[in-house]
Amino acid sequence: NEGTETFKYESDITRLRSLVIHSLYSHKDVFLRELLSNANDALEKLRLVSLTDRSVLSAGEGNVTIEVIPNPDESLLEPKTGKILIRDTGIGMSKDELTRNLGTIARSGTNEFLKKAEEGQGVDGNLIGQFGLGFYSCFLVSPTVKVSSLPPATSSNPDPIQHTFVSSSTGDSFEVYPDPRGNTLGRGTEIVLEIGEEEAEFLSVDKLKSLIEKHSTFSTTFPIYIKERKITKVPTPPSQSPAEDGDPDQFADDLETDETTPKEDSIKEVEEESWIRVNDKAPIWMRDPKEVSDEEYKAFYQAVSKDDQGEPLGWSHFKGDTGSGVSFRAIMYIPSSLPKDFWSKMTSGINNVRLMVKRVFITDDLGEEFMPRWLSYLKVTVDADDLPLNVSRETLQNNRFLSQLQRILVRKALDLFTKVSNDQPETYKEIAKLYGNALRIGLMESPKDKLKIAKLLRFESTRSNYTTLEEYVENRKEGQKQMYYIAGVGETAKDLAKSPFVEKLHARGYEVLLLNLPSDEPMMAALDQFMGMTTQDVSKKGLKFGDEDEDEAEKKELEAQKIAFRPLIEWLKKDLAGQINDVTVTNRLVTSPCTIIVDSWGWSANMQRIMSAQTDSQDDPMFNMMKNLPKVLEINPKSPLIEGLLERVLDLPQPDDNDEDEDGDAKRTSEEEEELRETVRVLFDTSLVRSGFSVADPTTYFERVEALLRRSLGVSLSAKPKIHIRPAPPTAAGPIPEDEEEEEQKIEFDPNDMQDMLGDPSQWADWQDIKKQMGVEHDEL
Ligand SMILES: Nc1ncnc2c1ncn2[C@@H]1O[C@H](COP(=O)(O)OP(=O)(O)OP(=O)(O)O)[C@@H](O)[C@H]1O
Repeated sequence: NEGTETFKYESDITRLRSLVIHSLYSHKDVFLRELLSNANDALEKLRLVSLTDRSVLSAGEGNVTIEVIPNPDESLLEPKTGKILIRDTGIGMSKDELTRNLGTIARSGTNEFLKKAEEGQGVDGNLIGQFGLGFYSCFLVSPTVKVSSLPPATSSNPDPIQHTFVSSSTGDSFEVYPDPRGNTLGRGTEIVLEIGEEEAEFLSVDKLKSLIEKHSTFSTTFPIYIKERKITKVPTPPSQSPAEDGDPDQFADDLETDETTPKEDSIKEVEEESWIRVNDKAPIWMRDPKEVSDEEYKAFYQAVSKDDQGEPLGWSHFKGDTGSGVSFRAIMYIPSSLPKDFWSKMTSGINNVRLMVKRVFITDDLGEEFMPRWLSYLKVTVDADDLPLNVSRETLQNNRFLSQLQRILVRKALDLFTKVSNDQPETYKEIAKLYGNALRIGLMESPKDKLKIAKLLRFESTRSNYTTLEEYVENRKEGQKQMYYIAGVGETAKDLAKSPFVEKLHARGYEVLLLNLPSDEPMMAALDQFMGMTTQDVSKKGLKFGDEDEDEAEKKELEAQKIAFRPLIEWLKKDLAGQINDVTVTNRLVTSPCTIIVDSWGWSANMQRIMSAQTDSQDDPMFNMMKNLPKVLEINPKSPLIEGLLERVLDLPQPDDNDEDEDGDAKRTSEEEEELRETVRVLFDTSLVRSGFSVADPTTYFERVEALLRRSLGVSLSAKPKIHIRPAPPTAAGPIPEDEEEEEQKIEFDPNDMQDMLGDPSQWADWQDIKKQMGVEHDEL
């Protein structure tokens, strides 16, 4: 062709094109969805331009047409080879745009896409959508693709010229030339696909219609027409002259008046063509919900989520009025999965609300703030009746409509969750698992809705592995006013149930919620009250069973124990000063000797771990203040270990007991007390760990444990390990000889050489000294 220019594809594009072809080999039919979506975009762009320049519509309103043209000699109805023409009357492309958009520019996301694909993460129709590679999918069904395009005439470009782009699926170059047919399109783009025998199924109009119904009826608001062919058998009157053969209409008219019965040999096949609108139904959101089937809702979900396989976990279809006079219709879906980067990427989920005005798509970018983050995964389509068509995001943001709409959508979302939880409890289990964390965050961020959200949460507890807070309240014991919970991020419910804080409550038959999500503890603190019960962290001060007053005997016993254990309490307070600010006798424990609790307003061990995980928290004075808040040591007077401790404390000789033998006795006192002190510190550190805190100085802790073990085995505390370390030879000089580096050295070991190898033991360094020099951690030992 005259004026043909040949361009080289960018290397990324070549790689990309073959990747798309190979990875989507078994999903060839996505080509139609992608091309129709491009056509829709082109029509949308035209509509936007027409808002300021009506003249661009001079060639008529927008639509898309699809036509199958069988190759010569092929059957008209069931061709095996042929062409598919897809035309839109959209914004079209100039010569430069054809070159740039389809050929040379690797758009943003290309690298990321290639990386993912090359890492073997797979490519599916979804990724294609995300990375803007739709056009290349036409090579899935066609070895060569021809795109002719003509932009609308505008004042700046009054005489546009129709150009054609041609490319094969494998070549590394493409051609662009002025279309030799001239400006046949009027405006828009025509794509011609060559379909071979292997892809013959796509030449069936019925197949194309079913693909459009499946993928594109909802995503394309412009009319899509497909050319249908019918062959009708028409009787030919024997007297018919050859000239009349060509006019079937004339036939029909004749037939109506002709009463003679035609002879068998005069039947003739006549081809009838008509354009059929494929997406002629009103969009699903405009229809009466009673008339929309579940299948239609699911198909619409797959279209909006660009996920061919996904099934929504629930949906809601409603009409509304924002109060500022704008009425709208909407469909909201709970998706079947959360994008992997949902929590790590702030922008994940911001394009999930599609705003239409009178069936025309306006935007899916209402800004980060539009949907609260904890609901931003919902897929929502809103069609407003009365907004001006040329609203933009900027004008919308100043519009009361948006803030009112946002409130309505939040309310509707909570209603939707509640409805699924009541009507489809099994499905709701999945929702609770997928979106539980988001809902907990919602409870903290949205105080107005907190009771409603609290009812949507599900927990594991000592009674059940799936309970609601309402069930918790129903199962409360007489007099119980607190809702007990224990939190430990990442721990299993089974482990949490074994916590010393839980043991007594569980043994007595009280239910304790076992919380292990990061948002659980702050959420419980934010909830504070639920249906008349207050939330109580069982690892904090303030736990009440509610029946303390009933058991007089237990109360008296506790009072008596407080007196009996006073010497131990006083001794512990003195000994652990700085680490704890109080020691109390408790009846909340069963088998554990002691626990460490924090004040009701202090951070629990779990909270400390969460806060420590925040970057920069270590430099935050508030963090350090909260972390180092004094704790309370609670001792279990029924524990034999605590009883034993009390005895040892009572046994400690008082310094003024034996005046006669002052020296020896003072020594004995200090030795015994020191030993007791070591034991108590091990007990304290172990309790810290059992209570979920970390030990301040693990090295010292392990040394103490070792000392304790030595005592129990009767091994001297001062005995040193008989290990000697041979120092390394002096620093090597020069480069490493090559063969030494590469060749594996084969060491032949002869036990008789042992002495030579180790050298003179008297020259070996002392292990304890080396350990000191190196600062080796105890656990490494
Ligand atoms: N029918 C068309 N009319 C006008 N421009 C088109 C048409 N088809 C494609 N284009 C242009 O070519 C570009 C590349 O299309 P391609 O389908 O590869 O990516 P995309 O449309 O940006 O993303 P995706 O289709 O995957 O959502 C488009 O951005 C658009 O500018």
